[in-house]
Amino acid sequence: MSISTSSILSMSGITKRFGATIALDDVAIDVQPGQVLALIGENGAGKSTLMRILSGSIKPDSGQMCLEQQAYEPADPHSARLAGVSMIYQELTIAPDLSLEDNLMLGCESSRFGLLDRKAQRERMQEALRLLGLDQFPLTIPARLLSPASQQLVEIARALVNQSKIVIFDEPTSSLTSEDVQQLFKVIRILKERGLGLVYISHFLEEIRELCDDYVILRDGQSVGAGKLDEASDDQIVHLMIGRELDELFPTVPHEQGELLVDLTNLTGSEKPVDVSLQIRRGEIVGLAGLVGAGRTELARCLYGLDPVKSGTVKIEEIQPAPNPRARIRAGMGMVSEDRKTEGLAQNRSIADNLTLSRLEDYARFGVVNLTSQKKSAREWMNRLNVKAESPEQTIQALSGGNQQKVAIARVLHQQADLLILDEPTRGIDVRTKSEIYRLMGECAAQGKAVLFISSYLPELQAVCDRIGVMARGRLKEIRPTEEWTAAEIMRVAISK
Ligand SMILES: Nc1ncnc2c1ncn2[C@@H]1O[C@H](COP(=O)(O)OP(=O)(O)OP(=O)(O)O)[C@@H](O)[C@H]1O
Repeated sequence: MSISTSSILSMSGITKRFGATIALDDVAIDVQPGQVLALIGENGAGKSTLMRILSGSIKPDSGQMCLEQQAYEPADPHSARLAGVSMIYQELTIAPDLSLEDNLMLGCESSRFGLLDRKAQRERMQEALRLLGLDQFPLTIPARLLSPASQQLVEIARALVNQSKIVIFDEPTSSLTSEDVQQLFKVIRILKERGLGLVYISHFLEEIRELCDDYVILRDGQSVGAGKLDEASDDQIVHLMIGRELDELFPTVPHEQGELLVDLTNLTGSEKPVDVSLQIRRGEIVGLAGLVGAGRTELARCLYGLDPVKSGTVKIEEIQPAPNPRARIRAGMGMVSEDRKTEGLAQNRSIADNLTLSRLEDYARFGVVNLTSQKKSAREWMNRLNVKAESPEQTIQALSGGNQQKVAIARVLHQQADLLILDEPTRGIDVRTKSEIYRLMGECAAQGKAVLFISSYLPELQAVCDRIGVMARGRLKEIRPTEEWTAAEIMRVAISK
């Protein structure tokens, strides 16, 4: 690859192995000032590994990096930041109890400001905050009082205070409302105008088209395509990503409604949900739309027995199971939680264990687990959901984010629950597997199971659900058959008082 002399960043010949896995094989990227480069690829393609190398978290086995034509070999993330490379992660890294000012200073070397007095330092912070529309907050405010979207902007402001040259965004919109996404895009355009080089990772092609100039596509650790976004169609990009055509993004599986399965009556949690009544039939996919904080996750948690219920009842097949996950699983519920890191998967156990834990008795005789059949079944599910891993014995923590999410979904499918509660199941998941998950949801409904599908991505709710309910301020405001909603009406109800 020829390296332009005007590049801010060039990475070439980057190779990285983890044991038998070749995560990156001779990859090159080049970023110009004022350019937003999209890094595209399926789960496990190597995007995060490349960015972890760039941001100093891990070292490549071979390859070169140059920042403004100087050799760049960061020893750790701190030295990467000092050299001018900042990374904005999916999960925020803000310190909640520190002030806005202290958070802005995190990661900056104090000596860098040694010659500046506190006043000049504050001026630089104020300028960054003004630029990003955060100047209404006092510098002393504890970060936890800011909304998640503002906290993310503080991370970006930190990159500005630190005079970064390269800012990497790794799926930055995954927990933002559509309004906050627009604000973030505005900020990204400001950084672009200031001549920074930006790398943007996302599984949403719409976002990539709105923001990015050029793309690089990784597949199985290799760079399989690069160019200008204006000159590539969605089909071409998807084809390069998955190595073949995608049959259909939203496959439909015919299904019919059956008996009443779940009956929630006036369900009220400690704060949210508030007075929610909802019936779900077998063979039905019910979607829940709403803004972040509307109470959808809390409703799912009360339903699954994770959070205490203040009043109201939950019945499944006319029985009221005890309010704990064990009893709810026994009664036929399964859940994929939004937060797979803290409560979803056992990070240091194998894929096979995680997948089969809730139905281990299927593999046990006289109390002994038959490991061969456990692994065989795990392997089948891994193939079905296209989980990229060396073997079923690999631990969860060695998987890419999207592949971890796939294991969480495979587990609940393997559990054969009657009611699947899926909270943002496709977040961070590539297009091919998204399509497979929609198909599996349809198949579950066709088998007489029911699905409660929480999502902030309206197109998938509208394509997959039989009915959509909209929550706002903890309440289920309205529920209708999907064809009776438009996206604009859903949004109108979602922001209603
Ligand atoms: N610490 C590790 N140990 C073992 N394998 C790893 C480790 N980190 C990453 N890998 C493997 O390297 C490959 C690339 O993973 P990477 O996280 O870069 O993918 P990605 O493109 O960012 O995926 P996603 O879209 O799911 O975030 C995967 O096969 C992953 O399992």
